[in-house]
Amino acid sequence: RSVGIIGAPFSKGQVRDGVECAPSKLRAAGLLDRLRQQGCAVKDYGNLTFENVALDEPVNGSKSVRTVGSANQRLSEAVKAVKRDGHTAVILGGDHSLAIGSIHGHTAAVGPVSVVWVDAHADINTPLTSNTGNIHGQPMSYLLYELQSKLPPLPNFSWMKPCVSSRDLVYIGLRDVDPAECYIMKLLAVKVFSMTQVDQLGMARVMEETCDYLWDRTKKPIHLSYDIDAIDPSITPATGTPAVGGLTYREGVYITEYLYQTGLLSAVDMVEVNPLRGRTEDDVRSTVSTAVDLLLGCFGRRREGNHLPDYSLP
Ligand SMILES: N[C@@H](CCCCC(O)O)C(=O)O
Ligand SMILES: [Mn+2]
Ligand SMILES: [Mn+2]
Repeated sequence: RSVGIIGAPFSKGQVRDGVECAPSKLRAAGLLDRLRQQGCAVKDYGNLTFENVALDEPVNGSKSVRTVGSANQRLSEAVKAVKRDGHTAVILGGDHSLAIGSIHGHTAAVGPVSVVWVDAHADINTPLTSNTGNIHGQPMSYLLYELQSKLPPLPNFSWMKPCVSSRDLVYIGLRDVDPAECYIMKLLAVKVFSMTQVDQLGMARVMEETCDYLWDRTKKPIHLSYDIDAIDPSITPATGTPAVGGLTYREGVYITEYLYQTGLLSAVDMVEVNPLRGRTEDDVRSTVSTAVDLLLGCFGRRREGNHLPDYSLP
């Protein structure tokens, strides 16, 4: 397994400082060394630098549109390059507005993908339905073919084209969904495993049904967009929009183990870790180490243990 890491220290899809510090925190927690120790070839593409567009006044209520648009254009190019180099892309956020560039760049390189969106939130508001104007609550509306007629023209987004069909999207972990988002997901018949279905079915069934649904026609590369706030805030409190009643650590890791063994994982976003939102150092440590473990699960870490292929007893 070869992994290309992109740091995306970006926070302007929402209003809380700190989420831009996550890439360095995840690196400092040993992410790359541990990926290598479990047999991955890892290429670190470093952190992207983003331009802060001056006088970036709200457009149709959406905040920092020009800055978010410019950042995602850069991220799209970077992800496309990592995929063209033949790696599984890992995008370390940064807030979830980065999924716009990440998924756009991924599809530009490999064609249509299946999207597994693990999140407490649906992030499918349009600029006109959003109550906050924060674009991290809107990325899916920019990406879906079916919602293009609902998007007003947005400055610095003319590079962007829709690239995901609602039939190729599955949500896992939803529990804090706005009315407009609920309406949109029903209108588009999006496949949703909210926390109710996680409770009813158990995560093993959720993952089986997710893959059966996504593979109903062709098997596409999988883009896993993992918002750390999908996990219960008792485990991962250092995040911008925590919501009670989330995934256990075990459920969260199971998702990554399951998707790893499909062999189709092609890009992974790990977003919304915000070290400044932890009340204690332990809050931050628990959040960061869980994010690292989730990523390790995406690349073959097994809870029954791992050993390198060439291991032999002394
Ligand atoms: N639905 C809320 C909360 C969004 C949370 C974003 C996170 O999931 O990336 C909004 O639109 O502001
Ligand atoms: Mn999100
Ligand atoms: Mn979320």
